[in-house]
Amino acid sequence: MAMVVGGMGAGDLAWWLGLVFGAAPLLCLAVWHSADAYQSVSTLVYSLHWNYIGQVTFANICKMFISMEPSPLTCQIDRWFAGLVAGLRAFPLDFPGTAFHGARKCRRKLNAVFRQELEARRKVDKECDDLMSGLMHMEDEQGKKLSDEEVVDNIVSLVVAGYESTASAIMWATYHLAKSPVALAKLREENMALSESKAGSPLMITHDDLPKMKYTAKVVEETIRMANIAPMVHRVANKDVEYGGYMIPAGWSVLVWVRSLHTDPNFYHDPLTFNPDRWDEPAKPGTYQVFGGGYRICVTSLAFARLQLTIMLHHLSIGYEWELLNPNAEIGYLPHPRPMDGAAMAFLKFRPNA
Ligand code: HEM
Repeated sequence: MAMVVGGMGAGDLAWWLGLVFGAAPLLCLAVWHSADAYQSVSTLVYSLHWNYIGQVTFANICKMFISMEPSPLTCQIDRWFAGLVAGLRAFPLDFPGTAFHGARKCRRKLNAVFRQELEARRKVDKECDDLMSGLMHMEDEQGKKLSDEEVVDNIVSLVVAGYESTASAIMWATYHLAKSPVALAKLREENMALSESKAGSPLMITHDDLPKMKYTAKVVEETIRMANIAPMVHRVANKDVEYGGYMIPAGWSVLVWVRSLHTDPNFYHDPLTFNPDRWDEPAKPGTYQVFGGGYRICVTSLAFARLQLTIMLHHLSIGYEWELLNPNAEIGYLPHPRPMDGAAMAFLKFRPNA
């Protein structure tokens, strides 16, 4: 693992949450590079794409966060997370049969299963190279540790925030590339050249390779811009604010609709066209808010999400062809943008060791 992440520094990450996300890319590289992760990718033939990408992403998250291998229990945990997410934006009616009630039930089950794992580890003094152990051991400047409840709460929150967003980004990248053969050819050319230049371990990309992956970085950025995985962010006005001739009174909730920024022709030429080369120029200040902004900006905005997408694109582009089975499938926009057919695709592996 040290070889894979050589050259990375976590010193710029300030406090305990920073510590976790300093470690996350390292765990991420190790997990996405594991043999069985690619075994999983290689079986992506005539499958329902969204479901499968979701499964692979969830399996990796289970390993990174709680060192759990895929099992009937992780499948059950996945279903509880699905129940929790389904109730997140539901009307808060708490009686049997409602999404909100179901979400609360799932949340209690998730709390119980993670709590059990935490207590089991403590009993035998078990050390793991994962998020749960990191959270159990980290201390703030006063030497104070997180309570068990806080450890579990952080794990649940991070899975909710990181699971569907990552799966969705990977799905949109493959979706747009399937519709943009020129971009896919450039991506493949860059990654093939990189892979061939690495005698001995053609599967591994390292941190030192990232600066060479210039076109891949543009594909990642363009995917995240087009995908608008989080189309809006939530804020509360903490004082009266006048904006655009309107008064927003203190205490009001505000939805900042960031998708409209990313699809505004004043800021992005031909904004609905997937064009990685637009990133030859940086976005105008304030017009690119895919990870939110200010104090509540996405904790992984600088590395984790982009890194996962980069690794996935590397392996897919050097080893697979794919096509959309329903290129004109309708797109649904709530709660997150997604083709209504789950982005069904046919994958064909053309390189045995990719
Ligand atoms: C392409 C992938 C992702 C996108 C587009 C994305 C986007 C966002 C956005 C827009 C916010 C709200 C920020 C704001 O209110 O200003 C957010 C918050 C957050 N994200 Fe992400 N995210 C992604 C991946 C992840 C991953 C992989 C994780 C964790 C493993 C994660 C963890 C979080 C957390 C914990 C917050 C809450 C931060 C806070 O409220 O202080 N995100 N994300």
